[in-house]
Amino acid sequence: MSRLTPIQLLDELEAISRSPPTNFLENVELRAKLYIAAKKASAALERPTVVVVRLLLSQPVEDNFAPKTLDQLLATTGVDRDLLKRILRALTAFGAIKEVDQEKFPLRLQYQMLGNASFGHAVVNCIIREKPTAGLGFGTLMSTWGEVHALLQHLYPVAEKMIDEFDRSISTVMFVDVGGGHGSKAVALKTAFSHLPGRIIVPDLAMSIDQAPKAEGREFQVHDFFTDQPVKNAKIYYTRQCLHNWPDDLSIKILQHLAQAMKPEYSRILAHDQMSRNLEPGSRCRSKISTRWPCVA
Ligand SMILES: C[S@@+](CC[C@H](N)C(=O)[O-])C[C@H]1O[C@@H](n2cnc3c(N)ncnc32)[C@H](O)[C@@H]1O
Repeated sequence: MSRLTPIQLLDELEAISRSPPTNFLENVELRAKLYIAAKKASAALERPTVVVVRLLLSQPVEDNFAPKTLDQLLATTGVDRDLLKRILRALTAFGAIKEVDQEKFPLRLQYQMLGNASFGHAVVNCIIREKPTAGLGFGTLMSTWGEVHALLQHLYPVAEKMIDEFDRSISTVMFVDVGGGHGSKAVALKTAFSHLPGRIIVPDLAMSIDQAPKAEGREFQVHDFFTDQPVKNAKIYYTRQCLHNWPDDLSIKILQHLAQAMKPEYSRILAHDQMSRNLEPGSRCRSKISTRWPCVA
């Protein structure tokens, strides 16, 4: 154990991270040893909940936590063998999987919760419903995180399928962004297509809407997506990053409420989410555990 007190140790570490001493940086061996020690200390100190948040933001990729062989992972991911090997080595160093043993790659215990299909359900329930104060920054987090991922307009022919087909005599509503958080995706859509006709509605729980920054271009609606969707006959019902948070039976309920609000032959549901690799757009819903992102079906 260090002769420094924890406070002194903390001060030292903060000083190093602000400005690593030149003699550390120039001594290649010392630098590597310090780096590895810091990584090990970080892994030893990391709380399981922090592991959860870090991994949640980097997308779950596995559908159960039994050790997989390289060939099984190759079949699931379809990527180049050498590339996959390199990624697995990196994941080993990152601490997500144990030492490679005869080409088997078991997830570490702290990561195995990600193999549970109801994991996202539990996390979101915890954040949004049971610990509302813990969820205060969630909408902001989602808005910020979303910035690095493809938006609907990068994946869907908005001009042909939304603008050209919009019929104001059926409904004045173009776009319902179900569970849309702070509405940042709806605003981005309107910014990309300023001539997008019709109203944009963003239903979400009150807790999320109450914190949303005010901006032109969308109307908020306090609504629980497990209840009837009151906005009928809209052109598009869009759910982004919502369905994967719920087990299949609850996801189906969300979709059923949307289906009941739709105008046949006119409205569409666009589910923009993580999908199982063997689920093709347009096919029936199966597991929602991610092997690729994003996908619009
Ligand atoms: C992962 S976030 C996705 C937010 C947004 N669609 C996006 O992609 O940035 C899930 C959203 O679902 C909302 N949500 C959770 N339970 C809900 C419910 N029962 N009814 C409506 N919205 C809900 C949350 O408040 C949150 O905004």
